[in-house]
Amino acid sequence: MIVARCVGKKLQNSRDVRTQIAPAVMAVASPPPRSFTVGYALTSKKIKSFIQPKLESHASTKGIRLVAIDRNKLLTEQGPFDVILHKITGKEWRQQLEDYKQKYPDVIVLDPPEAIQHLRNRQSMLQDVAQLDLCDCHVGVPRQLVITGDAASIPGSVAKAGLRLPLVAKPLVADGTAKSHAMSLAYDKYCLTELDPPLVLQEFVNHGGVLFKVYIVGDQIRVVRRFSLPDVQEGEDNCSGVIPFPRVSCAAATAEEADLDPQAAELPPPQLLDCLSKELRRRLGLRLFNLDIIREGGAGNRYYVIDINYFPGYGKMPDYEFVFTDFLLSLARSKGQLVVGGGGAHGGGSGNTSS
Ligand SMILES: Nc1ncnc2c1ncn2[C@@H]1O[C@H](COP(=O)(O)OP(=O)(O)OP(=O)(O)O)[C@@H](O)[C@H]1O
Ligand SMILES: O=P(O)(O)O[C@H]1[C@H](OP(=O)(O)O)[C@@H](OP(=O)(O)O)[C@@H](O)[C@@H](O)[C@@H]1OP(=O)(O)O
Ligand SMILES: [Mg+2]
Ligand SMILES: [Mg+2]
Repeated sequence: MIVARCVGKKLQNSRDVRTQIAPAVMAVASPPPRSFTVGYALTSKKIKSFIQPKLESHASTKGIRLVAIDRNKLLTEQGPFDVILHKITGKEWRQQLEDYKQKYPDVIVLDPPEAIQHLRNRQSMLQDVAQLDLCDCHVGVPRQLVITGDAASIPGSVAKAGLRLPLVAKPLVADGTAKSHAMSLAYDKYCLTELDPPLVLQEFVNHGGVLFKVYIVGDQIRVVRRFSLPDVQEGEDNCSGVIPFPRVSCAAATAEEADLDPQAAELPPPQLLDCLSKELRRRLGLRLFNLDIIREGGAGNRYYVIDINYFPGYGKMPDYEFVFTDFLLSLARSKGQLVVGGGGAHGGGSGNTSS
């Protein structure tokens, strides 16, 4: 400011000098790098697990500010935000996002509400996987059936579709409520009428008791091992009926340090994860999600995607503060925005990949 004022005085004296010093004025007057502001609208549980001090402090060293959006105020009266991170649904919130985009067209909303909506139904969530054609490896979805009618119709529908028992019964809606995570195994055809539609019935696939959680953050990928349901033996007759099971693959079920069968524990090939993630990012129109993948028989190269979650528990992902900060920096760069100290990427590998 001071420099610009002095220059202004000189300009009054000479027109010719003006043209000569104009570039210098421009250089001095260009605004300093400002921080890149990320507003977040998340549930309190998510804020606790995601907005950890290590993320806030690492992001701030790179010029990124994480700011809580106040849900009691109009969104358009807050910010301005360069990015809005959200895992909130509902018509009213969607309208607020629309209004905000009208007022600030350059804002990046992660992710588009309609794309998130696609994952809130266990039928539509896996549709894109079913259509994939990835060379070399088989990646599919277990055979499944959607039941929206009366439970009495289930045995007939299952027989008609030729599904093999046991079946994993999953609530059709995946809206983050405890009920939407309430899973059960249906072992025989007689118990099927006890199930509670609307639901998806998915064939149980033996996979050596290990599940791979593939976290996607833009073009970065991290994969971890979790415990899963044990294999079901052919002709096992000590199991029958509908057996509810708890969240067997939750964060506490990390299998990283466990003494696993080395074959079952082997991570899926990085090229496969790269191709799959890239393709799903494009088809789903999402940048923040994870995939639950199992390998048939715990060996070989037949993989199944059994679940996709929007904005999952990134707080437990290895290096999440670096991965997320790098991602936000890449967004700043894409907007042509300079951020303080925002040059270098983390680059710390943990055996995982970027695509
Ligand atoms: N088709 C299947 N074959 C074998 N095991 C399965 C299958 N589907 C689900 N499972 C097991 O059940 C668990 C829960 O299923 P799923 O991941 O669909 O539920 P979720 O509640 O959406 O999970 P999340 O907490 O990841 O959102 C899986 O982690 C896996 O252990
Ligand atoms: O609670 P956690 O940190 O474990 O995160 C879980 C997350 O809950 P949150 O949204 O409250 O964070 C879940 O979201 P909703 O389906 O319930 O919306 C779902 O995405 C799980 O898959 C996540 O576990 P992860 O797959 O990453 O292990
Ligand atoms: Mg899951
Ligand atoms: Mg899920």
